[in-house]
Amino acid sequence: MHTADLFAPSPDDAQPIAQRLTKLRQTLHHHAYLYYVLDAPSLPDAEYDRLFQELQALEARHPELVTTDSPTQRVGGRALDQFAQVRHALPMLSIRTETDTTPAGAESFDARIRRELSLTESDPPVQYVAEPKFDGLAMSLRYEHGVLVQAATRGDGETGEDVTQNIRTIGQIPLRLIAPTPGTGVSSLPPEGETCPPVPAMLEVRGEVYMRRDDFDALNERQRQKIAAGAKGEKTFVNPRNAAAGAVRQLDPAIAAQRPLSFFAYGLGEVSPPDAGGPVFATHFDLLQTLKSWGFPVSALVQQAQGATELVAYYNAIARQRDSLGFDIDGVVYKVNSLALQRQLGFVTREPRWAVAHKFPAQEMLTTVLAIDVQVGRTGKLTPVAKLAPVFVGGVTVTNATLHNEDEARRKDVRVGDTVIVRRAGDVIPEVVSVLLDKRVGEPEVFTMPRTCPVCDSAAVREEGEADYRCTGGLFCRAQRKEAILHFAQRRAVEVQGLGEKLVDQLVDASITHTLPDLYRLGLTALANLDRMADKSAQNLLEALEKSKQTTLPRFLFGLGIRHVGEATAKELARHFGQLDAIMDATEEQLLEVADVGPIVAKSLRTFFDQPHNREVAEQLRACGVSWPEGPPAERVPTPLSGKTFVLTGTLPTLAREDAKALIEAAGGKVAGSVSKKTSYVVAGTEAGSKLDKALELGVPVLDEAGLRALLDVEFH
Ligand SMILES: NC(=O)c1ccc[n+]([C@@H]2O[C@H](COP(=O)([O-])OP(=O)(O)OC[C@H]3O[C@@H](n4cnc5c(N)ncnc54)[C@H](O)[C@@H]3O)[C@@H](O)[C@H]2O)c1
Ligand SMILES: [Zn+2]
Repeated sequence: MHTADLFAPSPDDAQPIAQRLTKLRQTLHHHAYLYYVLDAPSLPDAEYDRLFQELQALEARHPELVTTDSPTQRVGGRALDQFAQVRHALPMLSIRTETDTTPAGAESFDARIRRELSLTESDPPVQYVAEPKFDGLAMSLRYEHGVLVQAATRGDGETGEDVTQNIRTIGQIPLRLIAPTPGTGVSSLPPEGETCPPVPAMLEVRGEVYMRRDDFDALNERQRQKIAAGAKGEKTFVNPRNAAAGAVRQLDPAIAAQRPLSFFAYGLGEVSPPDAGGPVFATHFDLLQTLKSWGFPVSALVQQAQGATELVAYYNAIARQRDSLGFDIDGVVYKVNSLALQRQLGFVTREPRWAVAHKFPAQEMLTTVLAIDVQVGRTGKLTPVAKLAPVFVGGVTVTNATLHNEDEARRKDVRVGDTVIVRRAGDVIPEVVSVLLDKRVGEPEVFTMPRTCPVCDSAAVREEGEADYRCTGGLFCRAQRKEAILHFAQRRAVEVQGLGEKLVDQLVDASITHTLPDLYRLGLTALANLDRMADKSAQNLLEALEKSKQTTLPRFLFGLGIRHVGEATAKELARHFGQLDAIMDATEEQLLEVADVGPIVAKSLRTFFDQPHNREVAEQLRACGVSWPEGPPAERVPTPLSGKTFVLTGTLPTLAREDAKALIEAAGGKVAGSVSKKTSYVVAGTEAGSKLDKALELGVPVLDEAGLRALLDVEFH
């Protein structure tokens, strides 16, 4: 399913094969350059792999058309001129990629190996080593007499770049090997209880330099801060591989040192031959164990596996752990364990026959944007969502990807018709990573967030300092129905016992309840027809609804679910205004007079009651019989202690701690748990402890019970 083919073959199939080959090679060369040389890929790996495999398949059918400069005949990229070049004594090869990204891919590899070794069914299973395929870059480390003398990138496989200075900054790479090295006087000893084979005079270790995910996140965070502070020439990195490659090929070792890298060893390059004291290994696994004993990090996930069955099990096990590992992997690698069999199997152009890379289903793919919709969440949040041509990514078919919010959509500049990279990793919802700008056709419109809710047409507002727009039609908006009903029915609001999530789902999904007043119009028959609803429970629900009609103004107000109006604010509003109508009609200024109400709350109340639908719902609820005692605005209780903070400590002679607290709060004061410079008074009784010491230390006035009463009394009379 590739809906965004970069250059689909012409429908009449008249495109000559040679032309197609040239086009494929050009495209692959271009992207290999972006990836290997500039460390700035613009295609998902899966798309690159797909084109590569298409080229391989075409060349297999037309061997006469294979050219020596074809990407299939070469490894990697090429060396950057800025670095000294290193000629690899033993070429650094690529690994064949198994095209089947299901577990069955392991079986076809095993079948191929058995065929090539002419094994029959009666022969025992082949022994393999299975390893994670680390997503970093290959490195060859050369040690002479146990001392690191050179580190080189793979380059084009024959010639790499000398990046020794940068690699020396990686803490995990030993600068000097820990086994005693004959003839050099190196005296560091192996860890206790382990015996290391002697380190050969000449040793090339091959492995992967990578960046851990936490290091990557921290690096990008630092980069973002630098950019925000106006630093020139700084950028964030697309992924850890990209960041690692950039760090390794950084010309300034001081900068490279600030980009934390890690390393896993997975093989050998040139080594002293046995007759010159070089090691003799029977298996790849032995070799890895020895590298470990010499001080190289070898992944704990590396395992021996017998035959296809254990390879499949390994593939599945590692796939499950993929998202929780501390570093990125894009698949696993299977290698024939016996080095004698490896030699027997040998190489093709750029790949050994004894190994295969078995990738996991791609987490990034290309597709096209069909439309940009705006979805309204249960709580009224508006989210721009890209509608995509269906694409198989992260193991499922994806047709929607979130653009998070207006700023993100603008930053990525996603437009209808664009070719985009979609990412779906683990259970995270799919997202658009970036747009392939050179694939944009014409000048599609820039996305703007609607100012009204696409579901209910109420005003959509974005509060200061927030990223999201929200629908303000809380009670009326179809998208928010379930949430609104649950909020209204909860114990702290009007309390309708027995009206829980499952029931609300049924009522709304069956179109029985559209908005809050519908609750009070429910009949026994409608209810009893619902799933798992016996007559008895229907009857109970009706009684609970009846009971909920007698409520209080604060509960009702809180139950309306106005943004930023919690229980405490609802109480203050009720106390201040006394009546619902007064609250609904109050101006922002009048609302601001209420103790608990600041500008954001005042605005939110105003926007809510300015939506005619919201007022209507409140009216209808009253018409259905929901009622509460109303009165004139409560008399303003004097609040002489407002703005003052008290800390209570020790035992007071007559007042219990709770009573003292209630008295202070009734007079508008606050009671805090610990003493600070902001504390107005500490009230101390007998056995007062460290809080009293702290008060004396900070110079906070200290009162006894009499002092507190005096403060309250004086102010009240
Ligand atoms: N997105 C793009 O535009 C773009 C362009 C070029 C290449 N690529 C990607 O780069 C890769 C190309 O292949 P390649 O030749 O660089 O690498 P490869 O996929 O052929 O595999 C070889 C490499 O795997 C690495 N590796 C990781 N774990 C290993 C292990 N346990 N044992 C041995 N080797 C291990 C080594 O670095 C080795 O060089 C593909 O994944 C391709 O998608 C992407
Ligand atoms: Zn709405």
